[in-house]
Amino acid sequence: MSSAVGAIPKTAGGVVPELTGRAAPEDTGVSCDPAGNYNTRTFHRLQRPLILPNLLCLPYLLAMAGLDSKPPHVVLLASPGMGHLIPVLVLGKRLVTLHNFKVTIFVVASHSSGGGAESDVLQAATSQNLCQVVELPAVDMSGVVSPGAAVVTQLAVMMREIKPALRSAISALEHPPAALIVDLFGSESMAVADEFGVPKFVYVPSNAWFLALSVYSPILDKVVEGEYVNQKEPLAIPGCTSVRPEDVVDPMLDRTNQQYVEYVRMGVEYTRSDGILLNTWEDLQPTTLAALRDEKLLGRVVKVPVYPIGPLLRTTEQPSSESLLFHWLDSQPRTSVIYVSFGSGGTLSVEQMVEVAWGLELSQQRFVWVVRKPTAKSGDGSFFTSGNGRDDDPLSYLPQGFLTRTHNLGLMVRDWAPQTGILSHPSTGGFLSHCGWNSTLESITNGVPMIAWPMYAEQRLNATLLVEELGVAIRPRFSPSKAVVRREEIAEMIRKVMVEEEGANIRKQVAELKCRAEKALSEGGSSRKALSQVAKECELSWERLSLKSHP
Ligand SMILES: O=c1ccn([C@@H]2O[C@H](COP(=O)(O)OP(=O)(O)O[C@H]3O[C@H](CO)[C@@H](O)[C@H](O)[C@H]3O)[C@@H](O)[C@H]2O)c(=O)[nH]1
Repeated sequence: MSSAVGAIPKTAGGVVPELTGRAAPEDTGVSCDPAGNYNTRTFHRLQRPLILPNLLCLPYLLAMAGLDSKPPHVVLLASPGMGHLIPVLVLGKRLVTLHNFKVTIFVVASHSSGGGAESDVLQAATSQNLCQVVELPAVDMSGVVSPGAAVVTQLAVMMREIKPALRSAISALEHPPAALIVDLFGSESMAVADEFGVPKFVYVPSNAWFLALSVYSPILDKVVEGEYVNQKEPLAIPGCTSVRPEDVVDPMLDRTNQQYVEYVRMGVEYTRSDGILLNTWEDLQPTTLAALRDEKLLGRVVKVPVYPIGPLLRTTEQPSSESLLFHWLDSQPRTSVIYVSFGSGGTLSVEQMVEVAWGLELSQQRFVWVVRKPTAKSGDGSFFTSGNGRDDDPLSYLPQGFLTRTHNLGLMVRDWAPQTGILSHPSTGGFLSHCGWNSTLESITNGVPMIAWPMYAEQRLNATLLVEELGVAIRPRFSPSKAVVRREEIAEMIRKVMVEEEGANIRKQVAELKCRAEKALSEGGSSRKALSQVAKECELSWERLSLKSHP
């Protein structure tokens, strides 16, 4: 081990220099021409909204001509945030590579998570030359939502305000869409698909239990009195595991908050789509998926097909040959490193950051830790806002002497790490994760057991699923979003998941799920079939459009 760490410059004190203090890459967007013509297979940023066309206008009718000789054109819409952007880009790529579709992805980017990571992800998607990626113009939110509004409110309002620009951009496309696929925050934009007379799908890049709670929330809203978190009994959802009051998703924490109203609205809208795509697979959540389809259970609410198409994940980043991080990982024993990261936006409180540092040190396990400047708790209870740290350098919040003492034990990466590369590395043997669904799937598909550290959004639900149903994770006694987890417990969990006999079942179970995930995605697998069914709907719609153009 020491020989490997010798490769890391001493001055870095276990901090990976090439990955620290990154600057956002320059804006790579290219504007469209005044006629709204896009240079296909290029990532564009629309500089201004296009003019809303009459759907019967000449260019639109001309665009309809000769459709039968072209592949179906599917339009996707991604809301801000890496957790939404990445799954939509991956879905678009899959529709191109497996079904030969033409795909246009409209992106509402935030450019806030992970420094320049969002731009990097967009640029990577563009350079693959598979989908046309178009960034919609930023919306002026100043008059419509207060800056302190909860995350879900901000996302919901932003996606509502973007609707006219989406409509204009679709109208200006060279070929009309065969179908519109929006992500979980874009459901209001499905009305645009109705205007174009094409089917609309919602892609919920999360799991079936989250969807069950979301579509059932309008019913819970009618039958449950008082706050959900104050209920004495778990919330019953037909055919599904009940949801403990403390596990409800963030927007359900306060029924007087606008984000609750938006969440319930979205739950209704999902059921008015022509189908719901999920980033899960049949035999990961068979009971919940059956309930969503059973007319005597949740199916009576959902009514539309549910397509588990996952796990859909982006391809692993290839490390550069100079990467010190990967050189270091290369020299560690198999499955000996725990990776610690809280997704694209999660941060710890100052106190919690100190406890995590001590926990890692006490565990005496090797680690890679993505460190961010700690934050104070935000208004809606999540750790998601930028705080008033005493210093911009996250490392300055670590316990005195930590970097020196752990110099031979682990690496710190500031703000953002090549996560898929780390999780797929043979030296990685555990993941302390915030349980964002993409991170969860990345862990499972690499056979890496987890310590569940839920923070916000639907992560408490995910953590319960991982620990109690899937058996691939352990979690602290008290939720990290409620109480500070102490160093002794952290060290104990790390040792358990990494090395101790007690964790053997978890390691075995995650290896089993990894195989099942691969099977679902393979030729003839359940997820491949589900995506083919969606593709079939798009093809039928394309045929209808072609018939209209040649009556
Ligand atoms: O240093 C980092 C941190 C994150 N990632 C990637 O960023 C994505 C993060 O996605 P996810 O794990 O889902 O977390 P969030 O960004 O927090 O995702 C939001 O969206 C998800 C999907 O709806 C929800 O499950 C989460 O709760 C919600 O917070 C993953 O692909 C990670 O590999 C990196 O590559 N490097």
